Amino acid sequence: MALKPVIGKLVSKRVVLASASPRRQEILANVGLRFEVVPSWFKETLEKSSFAVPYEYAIETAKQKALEVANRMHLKHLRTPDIVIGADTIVTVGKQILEKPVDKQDAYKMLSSLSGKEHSVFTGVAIVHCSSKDNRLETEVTDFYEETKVKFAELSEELLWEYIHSGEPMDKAGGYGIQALGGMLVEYVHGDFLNVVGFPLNHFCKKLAELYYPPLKHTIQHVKHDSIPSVETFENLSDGESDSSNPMQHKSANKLERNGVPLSGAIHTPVNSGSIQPVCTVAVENQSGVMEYPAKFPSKIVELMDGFRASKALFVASKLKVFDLLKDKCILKPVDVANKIEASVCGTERLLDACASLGLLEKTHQGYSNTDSANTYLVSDREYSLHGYIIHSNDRLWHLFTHLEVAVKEGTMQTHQAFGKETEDLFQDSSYHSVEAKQRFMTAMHSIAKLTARDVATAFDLSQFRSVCDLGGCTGVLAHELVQKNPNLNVTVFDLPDVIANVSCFQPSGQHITPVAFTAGDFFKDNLPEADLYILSLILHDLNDEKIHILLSKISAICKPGSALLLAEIVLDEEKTHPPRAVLQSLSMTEGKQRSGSEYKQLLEKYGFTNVQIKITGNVLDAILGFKKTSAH
Ligand SMILES: Cc1cn([C@@H]2O[C@H](COP(=O)(O)OP(=O)(O)OP(=O)(O)O)[C@@H](O)[C@H]2O)c(=O)[nH]c1=O
Repeated sequence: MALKPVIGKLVSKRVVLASASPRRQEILANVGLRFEVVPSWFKETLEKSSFAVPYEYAIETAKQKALEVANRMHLKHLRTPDIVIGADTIVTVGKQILEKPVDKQDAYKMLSSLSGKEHSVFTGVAIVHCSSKDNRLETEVTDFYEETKVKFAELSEELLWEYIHSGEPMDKAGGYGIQALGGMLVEYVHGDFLNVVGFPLNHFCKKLAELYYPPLKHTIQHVKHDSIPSVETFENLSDGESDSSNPMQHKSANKLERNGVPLSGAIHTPVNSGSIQPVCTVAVENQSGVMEYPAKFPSKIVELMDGFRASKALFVASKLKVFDLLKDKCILKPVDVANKIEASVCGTERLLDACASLGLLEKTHQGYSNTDSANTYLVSDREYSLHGYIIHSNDRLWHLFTHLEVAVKEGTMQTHQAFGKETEDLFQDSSYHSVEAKQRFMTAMHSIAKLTARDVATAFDLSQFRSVCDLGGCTGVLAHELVQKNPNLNVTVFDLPDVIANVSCFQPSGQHITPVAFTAGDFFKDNLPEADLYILSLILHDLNDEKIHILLSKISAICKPGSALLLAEIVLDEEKTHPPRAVLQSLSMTEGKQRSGSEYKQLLEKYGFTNVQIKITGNVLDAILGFKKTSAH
């Protein structure tokens, strides 16, 4: 395959995208890059006038975003990534640099200044290679920028305001999104479209090619490009090459001299044939014995076809506590693992190999060991362990999803078919459920909350509030995170008596932990504790309209003007096809539904909340904040 090698070079690395931009995440995920998202906390406040040209500002901001994440991961979480990617998109018109509008008026100013004119969109990108020496972080930065010219049609006042009221401009440089409604404002685009969307993919791949496949002079095919230095195209690279894990140790290798050895199966692209070959194709032999490339290789479909196998391998390895056995640099042979988990040696070996192929384990001649990511997220007693949620996925969601066909036909949740008598809600009918089942469910929610709480707690400045009530706040992970970030907050978790009875074993220990209050009750039936900020995290998407009406009316009635409601949910894009995690969750067919940003906004407004702000965190959960109308409204 021709495209895969550049991205493939990063497969075995811990790659971090230091960006909250869902567009950047999508562009990179779409080409098969595997990465973690750690949004940067670097504030975009560099003095613009100190840069001779605008793209230097974008590059420097991208660099600072990436370096902040690299440093934070290294220092705070003791996890040094291999590569951190940062990006910054700006729009320039005349001498002005436009970033994201701060409010509608600002969006109006920006869009009016672009009306009827050509402007430039610059994205600066920084690729930071990290290593840890004597516990110190060492970084090597490669950066570049890409420019695309865009011309807007003349925009009438009416069109402008209609566009601004759609909400689309707010999180986008220059106040528009070319990939959505904003595309309708555009007369022409000269250059890389994805650069406007937020990430210059083509230039990025060329940069990777430059870093990982330094060419010998005589094999270089120069490609002319306005703003990119001449390098060989990345189309000419073959997968059949040895890996170079560090481009910096790789200055003289001539990868282009090697023949394009066909990969296993029928995937094959010849190299150095002088012309650009179709990329990523299935080769088929025609009647005269000549290889042809009739269609693009359906990598995405193949990945989806096999996805269930990968999920189940992860579930079973977690259930058998394989990652617990291999924690803390422990290296074991299959036979030792098999003995400890009381399984067959041949089965264990296949499972270990599967985990190694999925990047969860490392395999050497000495045996198998956890990757860093498995150590952090898959060992069951680690702070950020996802073990609980994985077991929930195996024991509960898996069974529900085996009934998906019926679920789709009937449009109902298949709890009864999957679990017999059990009801939908583990906590509604205690006669069917053991304490263990409830604890397992709480462990699952706890582990997902550990992953998301920080980004939800810091999505907005909450310093104006004094008291918070997290309704259905379960083990109190978000509550603790809120108190840690805002030490003056009084935080109460309000949840069902069965939940509150079991929260003690989930509480953090240590001298500096500020306490959180737990109150037992049913938010549908009982009075709610008083607070000036209410939180509903992962609640609304599971409730039908009637229940939402009861709950939101109740919260709205108790909220004084200026009080607020914070929702933590996955916010769908307006087409409701992204992010896939939310769309796939919908298939559980609970009586509730996933919503887009504008739907959450409407919902909150319907119950008297105004000035609704939405923060796409880049983590699993997004945050939506609305303020109770003052009486003047
Ligand atoms: C012109 C244009 C921009 N964008 C988005 O504008 C944000 C720029 O802001 P940034 O500061 O570079 O990034 P961010 O979103 O704040 O994320 P981060 O990297 O965390 O700073 C990015 O999102 C881009 O996609 C679009 O989605 N479409 C467009 O047509």
